[in-house]
Amino acid sequence: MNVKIEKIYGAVAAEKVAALGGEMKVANELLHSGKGAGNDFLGWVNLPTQTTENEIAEINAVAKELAKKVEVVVIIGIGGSYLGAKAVLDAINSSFDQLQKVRKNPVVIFAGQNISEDYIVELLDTLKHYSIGAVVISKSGTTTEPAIAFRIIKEEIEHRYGKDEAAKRIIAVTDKARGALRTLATQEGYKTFVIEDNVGGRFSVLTPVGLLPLAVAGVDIESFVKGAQDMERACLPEVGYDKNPAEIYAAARTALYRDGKKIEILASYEPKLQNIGEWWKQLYGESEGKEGKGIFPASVTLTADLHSMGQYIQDGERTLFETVISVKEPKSRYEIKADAANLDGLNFLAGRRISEVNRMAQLGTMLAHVDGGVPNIEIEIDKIDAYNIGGLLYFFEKACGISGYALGVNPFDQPGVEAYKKNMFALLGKPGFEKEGEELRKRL
Ligand SMILES: O=P(O)(O)OC[C@H]1O[C@](O)(CO)[C@@H](O)[C@@H]1O
Repeated sequence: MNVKIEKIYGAVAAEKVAALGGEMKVANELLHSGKGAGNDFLGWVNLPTQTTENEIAEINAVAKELAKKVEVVVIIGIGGSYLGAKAVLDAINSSFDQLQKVRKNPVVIFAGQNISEDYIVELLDTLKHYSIGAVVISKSGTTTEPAIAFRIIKEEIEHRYGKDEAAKRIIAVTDKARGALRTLATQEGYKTFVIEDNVGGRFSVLTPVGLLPLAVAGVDIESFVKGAQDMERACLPEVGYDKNPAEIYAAARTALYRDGKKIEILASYEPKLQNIGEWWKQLYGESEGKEGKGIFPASVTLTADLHSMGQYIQDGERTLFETVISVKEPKSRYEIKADAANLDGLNFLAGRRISEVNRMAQLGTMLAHVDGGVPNIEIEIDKIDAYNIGGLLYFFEKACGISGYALGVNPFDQPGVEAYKKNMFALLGKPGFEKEGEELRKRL
């Protein structure tokens, strides 16, 4: 991985960024010494190198067993219990995975990430035609969205296969002892995997939360973890600032934020990486957005969004900076052909690869945005595969911890998420919320 920050120097001087190196190092060291805020949630820091071959083998074995039985696996979860697996799956699989006629692995789909009645009914209607199983993922075991979806999918599976067989088609990933899902899993005899107490949801993609769904879908989780292990080593505090990708990225975005750039747009020219942006938004949004502070994380997929958001990025409020994930080499090769009529005038591209056009779009856009007052950070990965994506996700986690400490917040809590939950329960008349419900209804 290469983190290139030269294209921010027009907005913030190189010396100013470099001067933050020491501060980033201190923040990085705090993640390892465990002396910073939220230090009971640092289990993710050394997680990749602590993951054993046996753990990976067990996840693969359980995934294989389930895959043998079913055509479709519904992964139920929300936030950190959903976004990582979704992001990696979309990045690694064919963009048209669900249309493949010859399959080695079940189709993996997601539920519990919304409370849409239409979504659930359409899901149930569609599932009727397939042999199904489920993986339910909730660290707390009490989150409303996945709990509702699981109640429904569990009933469907039990109705179709009976309770005994259902217990072989459902796997739970949850807290080792607490929460309604743990109680239920024990009661029903589900195979379970544990999310350790010291790993928060948005930092859990390298635990069974991410690894199990990925293994079910046939992703090489060994390479995924290996990529994260190598990145863990590359981002250790012992690695000098100049060579430390997480510290460099954290310094660049911190310098820009302190200089008035309040919005970071994560961009990619590969549509397969769109959901990496969704995962990244939770990671940075929940970690940094508190106490009236924090960079607002947004994301775009280019060139598609150049035809929608491009105007704003080029000419709107100058509070933005852009971080581009660029990919050195595509997996495939396709050359544009000459056309005798050349009505579209594109024969000048004949014999050239689509990726070359994409590359020139990227380089041209970067310069246009920099000229328009949008500083640009580039995060370059070699290719989109399990190894490189594993490394990319760990890199973002590490840089997030460092940035959060540099911002002066606890990057590992999310107290603000409770406000909507309280109001929703009050409006739904949940026992214990009667008084709040009355007050809220008056305001509607
Ligand atoms: O895995 P759980 O406990 O269901 O939580 C899902 C998500 O909900 C949140 O706790 C926010 O409510 C996120 O931090 C978390 O990733």
